[in-house]
Amino acid sequence: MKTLSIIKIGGNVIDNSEKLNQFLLDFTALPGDKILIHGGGKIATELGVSLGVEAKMVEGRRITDIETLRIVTMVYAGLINKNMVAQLQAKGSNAIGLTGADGNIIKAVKRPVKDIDYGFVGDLDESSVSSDTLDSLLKAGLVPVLCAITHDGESQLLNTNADTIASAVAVAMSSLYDTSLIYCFEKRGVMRDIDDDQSLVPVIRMGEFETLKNEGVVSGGMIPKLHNAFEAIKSGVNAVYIGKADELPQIDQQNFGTRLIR
Ligand SMILES: Nc1ncnc2c1ncn2[C@@H]1O[C@H](COP(=O)(O)OP(=O)(O)O)[C@@H](O)[C@H]1O
Ligand SMILES: CC(=O)N[C@@H](CCC(=O)OP(=O)(O)O)C(=O)O
Repeated sequence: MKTLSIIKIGGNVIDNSEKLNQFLLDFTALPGDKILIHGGGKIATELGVSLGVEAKMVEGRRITDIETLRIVTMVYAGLINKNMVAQLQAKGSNAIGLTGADGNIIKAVKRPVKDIDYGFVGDLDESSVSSDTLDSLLKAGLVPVLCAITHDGESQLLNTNADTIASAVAVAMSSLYDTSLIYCFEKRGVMRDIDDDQSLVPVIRMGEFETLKNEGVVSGGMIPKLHNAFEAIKSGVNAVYIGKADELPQIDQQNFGTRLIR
């Protein structure tokens, strides 16, 4: 089986042009087939503020009313995705930037209203990702760059968390490729003490996740990130890592951030 790396880059790195440039150089240098998935939540929040639309987040998910959907579509599918593709092209990577609506790559279902109405937020299931279409792009020598915008197949765009997209894409591709999922963000990995750079937790087993949550070691955006990461492992993805974007070249020696195992 050929190898495939699915790399997700978080909003705090995208927001810093020097760090983003270095990350895209390192991404381009990685051997084998690759798919890049990006967020950009921080930039969407900032643009929203300047337009008078305050961000509302619940458990790491953005409440996406119609105004917010317009903003996130402009920011994720337009500004960030197209700039990233242009930068990758300049570095010799034949990138193609896509939403989930393009080629029907990711079809989502609008999250049902229960206690909270999340608005135009899309949830994914095991049939959401069109692995055959992604495979054709890879076989054509292209590097897919996917943003956090999906669709419902009935003309409605939806906002889907980029960590969730990365996990679902990795699961779907794992039947075709020997797939690794690598979450890159601004910290060295999962830290025992978020203020101590030397406190990296090198390995987390699935059963330890609850304990880390209960101890308060992981909080905020790290909880859904770990949940998505373990979902990928449960569903056949070979290797899952969470680490610092600057340290991506170390993935070659499997010496990168926190490794998650069953
Ligand atoms: N133990 C931990 N180790 C590292 N980060 C943590 C931890 N607990 C909480 N976090 C928070 O999780 C955040 C990462 O989640 P998120 O903002 O969703 O990531 P991304 O930038 O990839 O979108 C970090 O910026 C950090 O503030
Ligand atoms: C539904 C939902 O929450 N979508 C996310 C999508 C962007 C994202 O995931 O960005 P980061 O990876 O930079 O956090 C949001 O709008 O914030």
